Amino acid sequence: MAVYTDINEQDLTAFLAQYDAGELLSYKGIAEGVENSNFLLHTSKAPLILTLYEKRVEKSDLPFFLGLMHHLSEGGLNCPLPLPRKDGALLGELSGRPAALISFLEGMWLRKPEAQHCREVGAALARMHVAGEGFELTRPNALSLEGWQTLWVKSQDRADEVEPGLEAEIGAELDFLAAHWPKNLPSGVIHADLFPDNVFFLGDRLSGLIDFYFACNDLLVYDLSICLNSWCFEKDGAYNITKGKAMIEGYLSVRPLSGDEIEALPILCRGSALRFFLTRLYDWLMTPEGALVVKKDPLEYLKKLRFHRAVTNASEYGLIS
Ligand SMILES: Nc1ncnc2c1ncn2[C@@H]1O[C@H](COP(=O)(O)OP(=O)(O)OP(=O)(O)O)[C@@H](O)[C@H]1O
Ligand SMILES: N[C@@H](CCO)C(=O)O
Repeated sequence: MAVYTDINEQDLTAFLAQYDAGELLSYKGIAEGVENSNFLLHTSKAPLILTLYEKRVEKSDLPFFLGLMHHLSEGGLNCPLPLPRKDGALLGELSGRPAALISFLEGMWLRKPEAQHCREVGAALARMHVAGEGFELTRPNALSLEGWQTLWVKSQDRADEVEPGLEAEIGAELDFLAAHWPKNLPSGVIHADLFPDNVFFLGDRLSGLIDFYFACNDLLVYDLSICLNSWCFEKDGAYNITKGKAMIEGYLSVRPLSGDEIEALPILCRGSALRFFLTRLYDWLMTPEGALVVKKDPLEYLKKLRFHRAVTNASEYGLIS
């Protein structure tokens, strides 16, 4: 579920009156997602998404996220557009939470993406990277080397509960990544969480990208490594090189990758696998029993991390040199 904060009709009506959004016809909570509370509203004008930002989202980051959606949308990317209030602000407050109204995007996410979908995602990711150019706000990636270390300090004592030997293995991985992480690659605004549940399709055509709440400035090709991790492995843990090749080709059809970016792919894939392993491990250990959130399996990303550790050349991801 992802309705942490409940709303009542009276407050919602008062909230909507601050917008030129029409009369409220209906609203309901959306079960999917884990970070924020989302509601689908129907008004006399249009369907809308109402998002209440929960405690893991820093309020000071919201102008970056909302401004970015606006910037990308102006740049021709299909993504939700935040609605301005009558006073021009993109952010309001509801039930004690920062809240925004955003446009509803048609489509649904794919439970079983195929190579052709991966190709479209690669191209859309590169389009986002290009469209992000010129966005004036910046936000450092809170979930890169330093952030991983912080998360790890909070979980490491209990890591062996999840799998014996994990404490030593992850400690060594963090040291390796800190010593070898690339520095001088092209950077810009990245999505940083472009998993299948954040990409909508209508039939086989990609209809839009959602959930920009991890977006930040970082190495562009790191974003591609996140997509290779989240789209190109099968349920049994095997890397699907056909999907990887399609995704990389899709990306290259819009934005070229330099030799240095390509060479860095294996280490970036290690880093992004570790990033999702660590956030999942933290949630796995810290979420109280009985909480109404489906915890995601950290071991899925541990397996991916181990796969990348054995990769010696980016061609193993499907790149043709
Ligand atoms: N603009 C939109 N148009 C249509 N549906 C949307 C939109 N934004 C969100 N949704 C719906 O709400 C769900 C949750 O949204 P989102 O992924 O942004 O939430 P989250 O709590 O930030 O999740 P996550 O766990 O992915 O970080 C989506 O799966 C989708 O069904
Ligand atoms: N996409 C993340 C969760 C939300 O950011 C994961 O699957 O671990």
